[in-house]
Amino acid sequence: MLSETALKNMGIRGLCDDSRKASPGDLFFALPGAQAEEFARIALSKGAVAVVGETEAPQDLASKWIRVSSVKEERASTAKTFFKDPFSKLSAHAVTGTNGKTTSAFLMDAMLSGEGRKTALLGTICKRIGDRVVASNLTTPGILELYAFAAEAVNAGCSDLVMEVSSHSLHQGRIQGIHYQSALFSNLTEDHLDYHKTMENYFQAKKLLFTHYLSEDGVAVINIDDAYGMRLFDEVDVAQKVSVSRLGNAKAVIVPQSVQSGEDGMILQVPAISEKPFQTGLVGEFNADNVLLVMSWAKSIGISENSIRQALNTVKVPGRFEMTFNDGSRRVFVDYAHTPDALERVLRVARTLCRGKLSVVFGCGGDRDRNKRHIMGEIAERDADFVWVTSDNPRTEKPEDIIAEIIGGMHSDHFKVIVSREEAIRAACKAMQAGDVLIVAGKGHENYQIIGKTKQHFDDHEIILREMC
Ligand SMILES: CC(=O)N[C@H]1[C@@H](OP(=O)(O)OP(=O)(O)OC[C@H]2O[C@@H](n3ccc(=O)[nH]c3=O)[C@H](O)[C@@H]2O)O[C@H](CO)[C@@H](O)[C@@H]1O[C@H](C)C(=O)N[C@@H](C)C(=O)N[C@H](CCC(=O)O)C(=O)O
Ligand SMILES: Nc1ncnc2c1ncn2[C@@H]1O[C@H](COP(=O)(O)OP(=O)(O)OP(=O)(O)O)[C@@H](O)[C@H]1O
Ligand SMILES: N[C@H](CCC[C@H](N)C(=O)O)C(=O)O
Ligand SMILES: [Mg+2]
Repeated sequence: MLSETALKNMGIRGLCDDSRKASPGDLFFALPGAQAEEFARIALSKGAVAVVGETEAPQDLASKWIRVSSVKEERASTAKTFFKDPFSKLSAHAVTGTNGKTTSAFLMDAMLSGEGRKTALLGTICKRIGDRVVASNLTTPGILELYAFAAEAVNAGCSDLVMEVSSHSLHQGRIQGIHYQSALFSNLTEDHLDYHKTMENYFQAKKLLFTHYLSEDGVAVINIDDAYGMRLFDEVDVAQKVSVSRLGNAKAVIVPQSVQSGEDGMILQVPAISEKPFQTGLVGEFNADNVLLVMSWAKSIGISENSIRQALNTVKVPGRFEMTFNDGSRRVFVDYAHTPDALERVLRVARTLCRGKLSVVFGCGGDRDRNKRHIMGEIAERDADFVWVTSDNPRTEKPEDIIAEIIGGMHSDHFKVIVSREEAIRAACKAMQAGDVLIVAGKGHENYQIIGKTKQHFDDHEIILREMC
């Protein structure tokens, strides 16, 4: 393990694990792989001072090569030393699950802020410290970026960090060595099987948050309405476990007495938290799950009822069931549903708000789980009156091939394929009549579209407003 003094003596000014980002003064971590040495040489040519690798040092690099048994472990312990152990100075709170992480993280952050605590928030939409916000590239960044962010949060005077933890990050060790004060589990449904291959592997990745990264004296808050949540609850061994069930499972400690959901939000009676009802502008059954999970967490870590109420009343999550257009009769929502379960649940809520025809525009991301495509096609066709099948972020796949897989799950004729997302949204808007609801799903807050390897500006909201106003 490299000590602070060793790093200082070597003249290390930064840590890096990607040769494309190497800078003078860096210590480069050459993760095992066929190209490790090649990347190390590139980093050195850009001014990196030394390399940490798992293989024997190439002869000409012997003086600059530090051989370790695990580069990932060394990277985690060096990050802790270099960034002055920021996680020991913060209360870190993590949320995982297939759907609902961003929404829950926004709520958690708002509740902590309501307590007058300065917070940092990190997830799919953004990285935020106090009022300073930058857009995110990944839901959970690489470990070096994560440590740098936590150090910045400490320097800015933050007491708490709320973050989304993805299954990829758990599997790849992006949070190695970090201990959380609390961890929340929302649900586990089909996604990312391109990466994890089986639901069991996907579950085991999520479980790591609770078995490896949650402090022994931490609290686990788990939605046991979800079958994997129930299993997790039984398998996890920590000081405090809180089980939550909107559906009234008798095993749960937090169960609402009633949830009344309407067009403008919902009212929840949760006697285990307060005698007085809670109100929020968040809409729909799936958001009731998120709200209950986060309220239960807040109660378990001692957040005041007042801050819970205030956060529920004010929180807004960009691109999550966001009403982009409403003329009192036709309504268009932008939503981030990009999994079968999310699409099903969003359409179910939309149906309750719809007095005319319910339509949906959606596609599926390229270079990602292919198996979910036909399932989403089947759900969209079953639960909406009309489906506009289009492109999401095709990435390096042919959009037509992705669409063919989606419509492989569809059997009626109440859908239309329009490959261009802009054209599809415009056509769907044009077709709207009084009382209709349109859901534009899959891209939510994203203000870009990735075609090939190019990211270009694209915003569902802008297109809807241009067409409808
Ligand atoms: C599939 C996946 O997760 N890949 C991630 C993974 O890439 P990898 O291990 O394949 O890396 P690689 O590109 O083969 O490179 C191996 C090593 O060599 C280094 N390298 C690579 C190329 C080079 O020129 N020089 C160089 O030094 C890389 O930095 C890396 O350390 O490790 C990289 C470094 O951390 C990540 O950037 C990369 O995320 C890619 C970009 C990605 O798109 N990931 C998505 C799928 C992802 O993680 N998504 C989850 C979403 C979850 C959710 O919200 O549900 C997320 O957390 O965002
Ligand atoms: N608890 C939930 N259960 C099922 N679907 C949900 C839930 N909460 C939100 N959704 C749906 O999933 C979409 C994404 O929600 P959110 O961004 O909160 O999830 P996420 O887990 O952060 O997603 P990602 O993995 O892409 O970061 C929403 O737009 C909505 O369609
Ligand atoms: N966090 C999700 C984002 C998907 C968003 C969707 N628009 C797509 O590009 O597939 C993922 O990495 O699968
Ligand atoms: Mg997210």
